Amino acid sequence: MTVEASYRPDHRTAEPKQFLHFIGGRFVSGGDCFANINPATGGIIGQVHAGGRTEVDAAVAAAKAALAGPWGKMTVAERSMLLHKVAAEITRRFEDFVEAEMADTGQPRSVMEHAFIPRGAENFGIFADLVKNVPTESFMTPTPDGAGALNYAIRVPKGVIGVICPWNAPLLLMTWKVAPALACGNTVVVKPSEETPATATLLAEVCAAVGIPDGVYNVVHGRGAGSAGEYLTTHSDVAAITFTGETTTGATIMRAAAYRIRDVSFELGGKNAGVVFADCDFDAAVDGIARATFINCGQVCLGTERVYVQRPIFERFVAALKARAEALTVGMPGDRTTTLGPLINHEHREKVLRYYKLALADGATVVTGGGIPQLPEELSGGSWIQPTIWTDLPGDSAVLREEIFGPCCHIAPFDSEDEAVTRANDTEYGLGTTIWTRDLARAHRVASRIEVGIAWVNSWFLRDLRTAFGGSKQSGIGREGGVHSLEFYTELRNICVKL
Ligand SMILES: NC(=O)c1ccc[n+]([C@@H]2O[C@H](COP(=O)([O-])OP(=O)(O)OC[C@H]3O[C@@H](n4cnc5c(N)ncnc54)[C@H](O)[C@@H]3O)[C@@H](O)[C@H]2O)c1
Ligand SMILES: O=C/C=C/C=C(\O)C(=O)O
Repeated sequence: MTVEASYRPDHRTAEPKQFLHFIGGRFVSGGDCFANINPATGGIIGQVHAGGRTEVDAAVAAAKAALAGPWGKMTVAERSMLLHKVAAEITRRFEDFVEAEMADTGQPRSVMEHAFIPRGAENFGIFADLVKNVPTESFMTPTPDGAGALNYAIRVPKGVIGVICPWNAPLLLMTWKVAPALACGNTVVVKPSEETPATATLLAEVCAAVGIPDGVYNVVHGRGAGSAGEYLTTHSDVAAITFTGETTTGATIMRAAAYRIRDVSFELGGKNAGVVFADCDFDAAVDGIARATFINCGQVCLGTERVYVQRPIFERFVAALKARAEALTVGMPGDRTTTLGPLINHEHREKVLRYYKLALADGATVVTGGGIPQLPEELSGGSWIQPTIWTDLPGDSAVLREEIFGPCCHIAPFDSEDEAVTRANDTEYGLGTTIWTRDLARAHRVASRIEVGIAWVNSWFLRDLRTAFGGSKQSGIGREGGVHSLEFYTELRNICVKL
């Protein structure tokens, strides 16, 4: 492991970039390197250092030491002020973050500017405020001598938190964990996805610039099994693990967490249903479902891959969504006319294309798409795919049961409210749903009957960061957001004082 004097990735120059680990406040190299590929072009962005046990051990040791340093002695108000500075510095370097994440994910500038990068800053702001304002409980307890006892609770940090992140919204999903963890006084070791190392690295620069003490925020790059991810989740000094990613990876990490009984918070996969009633605001519903299906090239855990539309508007809805899919424009991510990005890599495109083939084999009618688009020369090395809509699939098709994580959906007609609820619930997953109707009583009824962590009515991905966020069934364990994050990132210690 070599310590580098300084490191500053400039994502706007052509010089080769190195994605280094950030351990104890310094950028360090270590481990074999692998290429970070731009999914829009297939070009190489830079080399990522894949951390092994040595780097993970060093990062966890630095994080543990930092708990006993200045960080551990700060008041809540001081920590909160520092986290507001992190938010301000992300905002000041907004364009660096946009460029870095566009290169890593290939997604359009508009998605970065309006959704993903602002949320990086907001995540810090919201938890910096929240942590100052949440009371704990207290009870007066009677005792035989009549004097009584006072019970009160304090929140203490859990310690070193292992943060394992996916590639689909790298900064948003990482800061959704790092910000509350730090607000509560923990230290973190982040293992970003091997596909998207850039913004976790940039956040290290931000933390250093605003004076987050060394060792509080650490990054170890690398892969999952047999690499940094596995070594971090099995490390005995990691007090708790927060993970967003695939359900099967969650199961592996849960087994790792059983060693020394560590707490886990999991946000996992989804196979979310959209339910559109005939009385909806038609244009708004088409808009909402188009966003839920195609944004980020369908690589959103909350995205809608199953759409149920009430029969009277079924044909009209299918035609309108088809028009929306066909109006999407592929192009360089930085181009303001681009509205559809690529999939994250060629391997994922192979997976999605297997579902496109399977849909045909299972008897689907392809309303639009189903293959790879015609591309200009500059994009020919990228992992592009056509947005796709199917109808007529049988309910037991794997296309309707497994998470595809691509820009595609199946639309089926339904007749009654009960039927819509039954079909929406006919899945092992339970992350989110989006319901479209003007009948508010029905909206409340249906929203409470669909088995999910979050039900949106006449909207999708409308987030209030104070609310509980997470999945039921195979879509996760626990809730984060607002005070729910504080529950996960602290231990509640009860103190009983005999008076
Ligand atoms: N519920 C949510 O909020 C939410 C949000 C975003 C994404 N997701 C899900 O994430 C998935 C897409 O992301 P992905 O493909 O990066 O997921 P993934 O599970 O393949 O990888 C996620 C992270 O886990 C690491 N990892 C893999 N194997 C590991 C192991 N054995 N031990 C420790 N770490 C390991 C990876 O290196 C990566 O950093 C989809 O299933 C999507 O639904 C869920
Ligand atoms: O792709 C998944 C998006 C998840 C979103 C959040 O975790 C969030 O909005 O906090």
